Amino acid sequence: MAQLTCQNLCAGYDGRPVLQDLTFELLAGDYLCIVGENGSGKSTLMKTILGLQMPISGRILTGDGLRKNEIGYLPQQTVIQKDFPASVREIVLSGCLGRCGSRPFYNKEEKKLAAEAMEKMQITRLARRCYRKLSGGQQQRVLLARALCATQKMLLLDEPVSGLDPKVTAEMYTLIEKLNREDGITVIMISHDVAAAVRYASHILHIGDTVFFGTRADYLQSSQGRLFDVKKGGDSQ
Ligand SMILES: Nc1ncnc2c1ncn2[C@@H]1O[C@H](COP(=O)(O)OP(=O)(O)OP(=O)(O)O)[C@@H](O)[C@H]1O
Repeated sequence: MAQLTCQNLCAGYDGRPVLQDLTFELLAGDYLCIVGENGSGKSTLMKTILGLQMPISGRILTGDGLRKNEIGYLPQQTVIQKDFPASVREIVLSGCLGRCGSRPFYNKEEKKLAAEAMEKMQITRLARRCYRKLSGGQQQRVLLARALCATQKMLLLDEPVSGLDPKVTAEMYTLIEKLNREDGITVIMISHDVAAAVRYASHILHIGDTVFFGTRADYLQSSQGRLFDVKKGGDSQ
């Protein structure tokens, strides 16, 4: 049974579509990479899946026990977020806000969730440090731990490695792969790194002038994927 279904989705702003007639579905444990040119609508799709904006038409459905408020989200980092004056622990804990409802404090269970998420992301030793004084890679781990507090089932990651150096990028990919493989968390990731998308993802959604959705193997056989293969060959010469 599908965990997420996107059915004839048309999404955009003020009634003007950015994405048209998009249909695909994901099962629990899938790892989807969304690729495509700048401005093709990747972030818009993610925000629509999260319910942060309404579809113009079509539907987003969750199934297989997933509720819409159980999706963890790592947004694209903005300059303002990078300077947020709070401790690592406070930021990770804020991932539990959705669970608190109107209760103005975090309970024992939420504190335990945050501690576990920090442990998984190997940032426990940074818990009291100020977020804005951390490196870009450490900050991304903090935001991933925060997203983990909101979910055990599905993570939406908007360019989680942008601006990170190659070593830290590889570490982030490994952490995400572990969450997917070992914890069975469904991953939906926006990326400009097609090589990594093809390496880690089970499925690829390519949006742009033409749309592709399918398995990684099918993508490599597709016109968009073959274009990438040619580029890869060119790069390595
Ligand atoms: N809040 C908004 N109001 C109106 N138009 C917007 C808004 N946000 C984005 N857009 C427009 O929607 C289109 C798609 O933007 P979106 O950010 O979804 O693209 P993207 O594929 O994620 O791009 P990038 O790869 O650069 O992050 C762009 O033309 C953009 O200008």
